[in-house]
Amino acid sequence: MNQTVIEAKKITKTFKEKRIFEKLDFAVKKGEIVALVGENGAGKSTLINVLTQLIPKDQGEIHYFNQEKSLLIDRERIAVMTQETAKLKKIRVSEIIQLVRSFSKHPLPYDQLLHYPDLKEHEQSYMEKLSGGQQKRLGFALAIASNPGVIFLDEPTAGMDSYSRLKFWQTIALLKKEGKTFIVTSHYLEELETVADRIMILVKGKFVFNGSMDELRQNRGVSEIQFYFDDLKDKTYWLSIPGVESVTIINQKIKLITDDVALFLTAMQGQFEQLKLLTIQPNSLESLFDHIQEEHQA
Ligand SMILES: Nc1ncnc2c1ncn2[C@@H]1O[C@H](COP(=O)(O)OP(=O)(O)OP(=O)(O)O)[C@@H](O)[C@H]1O
Repeated sequence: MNQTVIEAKKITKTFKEKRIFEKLDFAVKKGEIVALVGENGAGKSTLINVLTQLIPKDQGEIHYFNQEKSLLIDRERIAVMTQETAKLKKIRVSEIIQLVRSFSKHPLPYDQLLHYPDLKEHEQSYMEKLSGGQQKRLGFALAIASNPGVIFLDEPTAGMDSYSRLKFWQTIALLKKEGKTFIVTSHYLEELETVADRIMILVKGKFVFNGSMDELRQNRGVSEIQFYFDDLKDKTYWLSIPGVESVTIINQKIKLITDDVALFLTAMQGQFEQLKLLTIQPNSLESLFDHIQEEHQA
């Protein structure tokens, strides 16, 4: 678990005049699942493309597997599942999997590649006839065909139904146990929260957070309290309660992030009859992310 598989030092990328990210430093260790989180256009895909050398960086260094120099990456050891999968005509699922396997020296067994993404029943289907979610699953099979150690997944579950997404993440957890490393982007933050060892949040070209979900909670508020309140009060009122870090109000529904639930309950004494549908739960990545985004809008 301690071997560094990727180390990025001060990497910068610009498209024409537009700076996408600047001087990013981070390392990824073997067996980690690292979630790359950011709003639309934050630069997640660009970062994956730079890390996998699909596009050049402007500045900085990227080292793979502790190699001293930045070399061309070994595509058998480092694979990427991009957002789009090419839809080839008149080629069956079985044929494309065999074809992609044939490019590798030590590919994963054919049956495993059908089994992991649950494609057995589509084995003889033409690629062009697959649904969007099935295409994604095939894209995953093709990405891991060479049996790579490091796998980049760019929104792998977009368009999949919820049961397919569940099975997908179960497969990722299984492959992690075998020592594979994943760097993954997704807008389904509740999924990343469950599966990721570490979360890196990209805002305006910089990482504003790089750590575990527990560290993020400690850093930004441990609990999320949601309720309706009869006597609608403004944000300033809720923020004045000790421990409250942020407030979101949508219609009559109030959501607070706090690092001390007891202080909130104390502040509510004498007003309990006004509190409706109260829920208290560990803070979610989604609400922490919204909070961080709001902070950086100003
Ligand atoms: N080839 C390109 N030429 C010019 N600008 C580009 C190019 N590719 C991406 N961009 C711009 O770079 C920015 C980051 O895009 P990127 O696709 O990396 O974001 P993202 O975080 O992956 O977004 P999303 O969550 O919507 O997929 C965007 O403003 C985009 O328009």
